Amino acid sequence: MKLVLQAKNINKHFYKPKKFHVLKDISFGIKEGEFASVMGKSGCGKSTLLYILSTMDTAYGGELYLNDRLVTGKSHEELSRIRNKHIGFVFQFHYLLTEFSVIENVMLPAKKLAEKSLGEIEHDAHEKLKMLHIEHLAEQRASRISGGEKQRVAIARALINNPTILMGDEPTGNLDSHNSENVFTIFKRLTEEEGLSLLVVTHDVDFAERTDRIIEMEDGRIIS
Ligand SMILES: Nc1ncnc2c1ncn2[C@@H]1O[C@H](COP(=O)(O)OP(=O)(O)OP(=O)(O)O)[C@@H](O)[C@H]1O
Repeated sequence: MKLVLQAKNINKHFYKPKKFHVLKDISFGIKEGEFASVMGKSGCGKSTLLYILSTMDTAYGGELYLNDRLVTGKSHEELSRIRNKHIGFVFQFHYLLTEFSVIENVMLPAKKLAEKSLGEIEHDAHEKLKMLHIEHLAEQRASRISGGEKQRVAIARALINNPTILMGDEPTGNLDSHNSENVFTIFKRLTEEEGLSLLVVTHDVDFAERTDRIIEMEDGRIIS
């Protein structure tokens, strides 16, 4: 099956306060429609790895491929475009613009990409909200919805440009068990029905055990 993301021999050092080899020769791939989780003790390098895989950090050794295209070494402008088009992000904190409406928040990445008319973008945003069962919140201010709803809006925003892969850094970390379960169900459905690939860093064992694959890290390496 097609690999949507491939990391080859990724190495990363931090130099302050002293030289530290944080990622040690990391190689793995994520298949189309695969739901993978990354687990490991605090400080083992999960977030550092995710920043590299998401093309936000470019200071590393090794090679990163998205859809079989080498992205390592591309300019910041090119990476920004690749990221906006091909990678969706969901963080622990929703990072919504709370003075904006829900629909405006969801539309933002598509407006930035500027490949469609405003009318089309608004239509797509409504479709994403419908898919996440929150269309009734479209005109609400983002400050006036619950934490679980905010995270679903953040997922809709991450999906607006129909990315190849969705990455999450502790996406359920701020949610209660009911809302975490909702997010898991949404992610599972996206992989099974939409063929989306997912890579989620999590400390939640129950969440990780139900993904297709757990990538376990220890001390900057993948151990299983
Ligand atoms: N900018 C930085 N400069 C120097 N060291 C850093 C920097 N960012 C992270 N580190 C160190 O690199 C190591 C890996 O950090 P990272 O945040 O990737 O771990 P993590 O596995 O995501 O941890 P957690 O589960 O607590 O989020 C830690 O020892 C951390 O202190």
